[in-house]
Amino acid sequence: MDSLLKHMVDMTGHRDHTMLDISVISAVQELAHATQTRVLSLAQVRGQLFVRPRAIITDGLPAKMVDNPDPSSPGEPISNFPALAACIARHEASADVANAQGEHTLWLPIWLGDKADTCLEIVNPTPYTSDTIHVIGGIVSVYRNFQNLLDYSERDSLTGLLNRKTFDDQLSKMLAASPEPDALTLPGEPERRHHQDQEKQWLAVVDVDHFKHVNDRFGHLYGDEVLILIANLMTSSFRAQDRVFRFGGEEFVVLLRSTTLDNVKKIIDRFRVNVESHEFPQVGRVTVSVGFVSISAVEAPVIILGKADQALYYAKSHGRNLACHYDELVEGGLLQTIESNDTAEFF
Ligand SMILES: Nc1nc2c(ncn2[C@@H]2O[C@H](COP(=O)(O)OP(=O)(O)OP(=O)(O)O)[C@@H](O)[C@H]2O)c(=O)[nH]1
Repeated sequence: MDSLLKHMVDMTGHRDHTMLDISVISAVQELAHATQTRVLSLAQVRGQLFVRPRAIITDGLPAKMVDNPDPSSPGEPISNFPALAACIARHEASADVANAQGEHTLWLPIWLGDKADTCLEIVNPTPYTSDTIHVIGGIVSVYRNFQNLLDYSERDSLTGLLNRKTFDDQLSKMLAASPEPDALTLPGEPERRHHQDQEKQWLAVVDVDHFKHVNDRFGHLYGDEVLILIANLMTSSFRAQDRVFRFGGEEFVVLLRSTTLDNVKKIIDRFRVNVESHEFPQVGRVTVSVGFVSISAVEAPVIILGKADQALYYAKSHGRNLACHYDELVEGGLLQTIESNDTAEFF
């Protein structure tokens, strides 16, 4: 019991998803006498569910986060885990399967309403006793409640997107996961020196066009609905491994993982066209303008955001419903480079 309490205190002391994951698998591993416990992410990509391990603890080794070898892959299709797939489809609390060697795997999706984007997987050489299941059930409830609380503090209440507060942390995570920056590239230097097919991380600032007009003409309730629908279009247009934020008002920011300039143009333009062709109830047609730039570890977030903002304002002043790439505008002599100076004022 002491051990259970110690784990509960540890889990509830965290204010970060990563530490919470590490803490829950450490607790489950010890209390269930498991040989391996994992936290799995369940991500919906183009209507298909994919499974990717997020954290793991194996007998005798400390718990750790799982590096993602291929950031462009959403993970393994759920069809590789038939018992888990059936459990999710039936909205059940758990699935337990024994293999030919008698080893048991227990899956516990973490349901939040009718969605589960996380699942615990516990592997044990012997069947689970009802006591063990009971203890694990309790831990899962605490874990789910804490996930919920963390989500609440990290998300924008209107759209459910990540909020501004979480941006710096997500940006540094993305930079830490990014390939070595090109040592020859100085801040402000145009990107033509890079290969066009080089994969980079990207930041895009998205702003709804003439949104004041939507509010003025249809009222704030319809304005809010437009923001929610645009947030949904963002979630469905960008990839599961990208991060979408509402920065406030009608401004959104997207962090896009490892992709080439050609691809980022296609991805952003697909989103722009998805908005343009969406029929917004009552309001009709709405468009967005986008400014985007590649992310580099040598530049401060304020500089990266400033560049994307400059490209966005170029789009705004050149007809709107456009996606503009900062470096292309600079190379074309259409924008001045931003000095790499944290205290610079841009506008
Ligand atoms: N409904 C709603 N409106 C908001 C919210 N936050 C900000 N706004 C409104 O968004 C509008 C932003 O207007 P502006 O910054 O003038 O920009 P715009 O009309 O979109 O024009 P451009 O950006 O130049 O295309 C203002 O009318 C704000 O009141 C919100 O949460 N809900």
